[in-house]
Amino acid sequence: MPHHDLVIIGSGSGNSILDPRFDDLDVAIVEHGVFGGTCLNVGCIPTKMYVYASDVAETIRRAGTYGVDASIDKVRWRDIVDRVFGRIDPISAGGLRYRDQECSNITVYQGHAVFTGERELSITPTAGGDGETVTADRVVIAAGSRPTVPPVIADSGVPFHTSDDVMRLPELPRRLTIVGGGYIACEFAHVFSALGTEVTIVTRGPALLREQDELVSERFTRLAQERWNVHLNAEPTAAEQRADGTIVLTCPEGSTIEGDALLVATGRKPNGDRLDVEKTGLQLTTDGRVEVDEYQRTPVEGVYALGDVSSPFQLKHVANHEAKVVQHNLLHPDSPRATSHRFVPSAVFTDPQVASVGAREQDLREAGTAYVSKVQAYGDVAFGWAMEDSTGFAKVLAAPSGELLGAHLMGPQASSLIQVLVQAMVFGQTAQEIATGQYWIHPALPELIENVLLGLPLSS
Ligand SMILES: Cc1cc2nc3c(=O)[nH]c(=O)nc-3n(C[C@H](O)[C@H](O)[C@H](O)COP(=O)(O)OP(=O)(O)OC[C@H]3O[C@@H](n4cnc5c(N)ncnc54)[C@H](O)[C@@H]3O)c2cc1C
Ligand SMILES: NC(=O)c1ccc[n+]([C@@H]2O[C@H](COP(=O)([O-])OP(=O)(O)OC[C@H]3O[C@@H](n4cnc5c(N)ncnc54)[C@H](O)[C@@H]3O)[C@@H](O)[C@H]2O)c1
Repeated sequence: MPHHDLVIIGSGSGNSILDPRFDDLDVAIVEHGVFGGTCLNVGCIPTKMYVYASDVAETIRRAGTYGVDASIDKVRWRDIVDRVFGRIDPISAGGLRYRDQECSNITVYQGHAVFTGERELSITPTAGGDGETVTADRVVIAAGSRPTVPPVIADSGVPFHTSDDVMRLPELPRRLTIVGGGYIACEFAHVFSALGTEVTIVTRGPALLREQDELVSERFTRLAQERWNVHLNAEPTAAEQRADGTIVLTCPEGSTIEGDALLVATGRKPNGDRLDVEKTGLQLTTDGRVEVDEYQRTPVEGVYALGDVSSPFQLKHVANHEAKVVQHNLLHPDSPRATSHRFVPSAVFTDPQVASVGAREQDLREAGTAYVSKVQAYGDVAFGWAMEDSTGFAKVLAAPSGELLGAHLMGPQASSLIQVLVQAMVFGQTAQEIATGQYWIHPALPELIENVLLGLPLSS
């Protein structure tokens, strides 16, 4: 039975742990799917490459606003797919080749791992054939998450896609139905509609992006309703496919929704339930995560976890941060570092972009926290005029003394503009300090942030 100093389950963020400081350890990586994990292969990177193409299409469509008449002659979907995966697939293949053939201390097992004992794993090869059992001094569980599909769709027999395969559709569908109203639904609604597909969103909640600040969710939903067919409070109760290929979803009140393709984007489930973690002595949390302490250690000696499999945040920058913590703690177990989940920002790369950090207004109200707020329109700062923006805004929530509590942006470049507020919150700068203690380039878009901060009705 092979024994390794360290086994890492998952080649996404787990793979990034290994650097030359691990060269004198016997390490194994177990990966049952495509090497490189979700972000590289089916997540952040390819989706944003599609989003960029769609942003370009929308810019062309709206160019007349600025006196530049332009139109889209043709969308070459096949070429868009090839641009994205022609770049990504070789990176994944190269990553596997590097680890497997060029790192003499690393063994790559291409198979599915399950625990069979404490720090003992059985690996079933993805390509078939005999499995093998390995043991390790230390194990890192970096097994990620997977799309969930409601049984009413999964069991119906209708063909459906998830984010795992929708980007490789052979052709652009004429009509796409998307079930779900969160990150993935809203990003792909933008991607496909901008490229010419008629998009229908069906979500069980009363609004889109419900996890956002209430003002963002409300205003985004209103805009989305102008561009897409949006069905709220509509959890599908049945799904069928007609002889002509049309996919028909039935909603609770009996209405039906038709489409030529179906994308399910109803959340992602941590993969811990497919690892037999109880055999190594672990329990999953009620929401299915592998439990870790602030040092990313599980209750079992020598077993760590990180990323989507254990994190309350399913975000790549969080998985990366946790991987750095695990890396340090593997190298320096006697002086471990703690993970920080303070001020985790996020962005939804839809149209318009949405970005957020810190508390939402509904959180502060529910907690009875004293706060002041200011909402500043993009259209009220110079660059916003240049863009003719009429819907974007920045909302900042602060303690009356000026301590920043939360920030929520909707509009062009929101994912970049928010970073100055993330930085201020992390380093404890007040609204007054960042608004007045530096130059803001005129007439650049960050003046939006300067103005929203200056507009806060602070007590001093
Ligand atoms: C469509 C989409 C878009 C996204 N966009 C963004 C974004 O813009 N920004 C952002 O911050 N986040 C984004 N995310 C989330 C982000 O991709 C994840 O949070 C991140 O990739 C998680 O990394 P991880 O290392 O935990 O898991 P993964 O990268 O998923 O790695 C886990 C690996 O483990 C393997 N594995 C699982 N179980 C086993 C097993 N038993 N045996 C062997 N191998 C196993 C899997 O095949 C996988 O390769 C997006 C996600 C999706 C789906
Ligand atoms: N830009 C980013 O950072 C980014 C992009 C994509 C994904 N992600 C990560 O991936 C995770 C998963 O994304 P997601 O969009 O699948 O999940 P999500 O949790 O963001 O949204 C799920 C949506 O599906 C709806 N829903 C659930 N069950 C339903 C049902 N039976 N019928 C109709 N609607 C239903 C929910 O009400 C919700 O609107 C996100 O939470 C995020 O952490 C991040």
